[in-house]
Amino acid sequence: MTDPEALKRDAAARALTYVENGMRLGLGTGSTAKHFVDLLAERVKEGLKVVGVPTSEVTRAQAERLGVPLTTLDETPELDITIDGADEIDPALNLIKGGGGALLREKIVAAASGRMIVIADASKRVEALGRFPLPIEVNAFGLGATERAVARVLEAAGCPAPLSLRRKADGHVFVTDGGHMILDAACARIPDPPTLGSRLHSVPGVVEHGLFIGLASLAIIASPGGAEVVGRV
Ligand SMILES: O=C[C@H](O)[C@H](O)[C@H](O)COP(=O)(O)O
Repeated sequence: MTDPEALKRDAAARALTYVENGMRLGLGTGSTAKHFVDLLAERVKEGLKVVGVPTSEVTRAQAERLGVPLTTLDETPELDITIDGADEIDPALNLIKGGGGALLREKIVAAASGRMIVIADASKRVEALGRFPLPIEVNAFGLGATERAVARVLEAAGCPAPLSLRRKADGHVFVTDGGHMILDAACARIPDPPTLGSRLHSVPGVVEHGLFIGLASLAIIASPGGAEVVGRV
């Protein structure tokens, strides 16, 4: 059996072939994106000139430690490519993201990029989104009321789901880089992701959700047979 980390690294290495000198890059978050930043740093040491916007404090620390030049979306509001992982990828390249809690910055950075390339191992590919619990980032104020409103939206969108407030391994509530909380919605199957996505945005208190609709244009999916490049259908 192929080591999952080796597959993630394969996908990351393939994504690096899309990076050219002078590019402005969005740097994703998670175990797969971490491989990309490691490999990018090796190329930077060899002389590649790029600048990156990290999508989390974890990625910022990694990139800084490895000497990848960084900028912000205030200094550099338009990026060429974002390379990021995903928790689920459907055939239209719609995604669930946010398993690591970085969904808000990830979505802002992806939306500011000319293209988003998703890197993953084949376990992330699904026919329909929803088996992975959908992360919904919420403001701490009014949490109880927001949770009830989110539950109503999920039901109306055909995917009633238990909601759980995300906690860390030590039992403390997980707080995002933006200071918010995350409700994970165990939907099982989301019949219409774009509709659910817009309805969730209509709930006051919802800061962002992990449905990435129409943002990814390419997915690089690694399996033991090699890395497959899939364009948006
Ligand atoms: O918040 C985290 C991100 O959306 C990650 O990109 C996603 O959870 C995938 O992470 P991994 O590559 O570790 O499976």
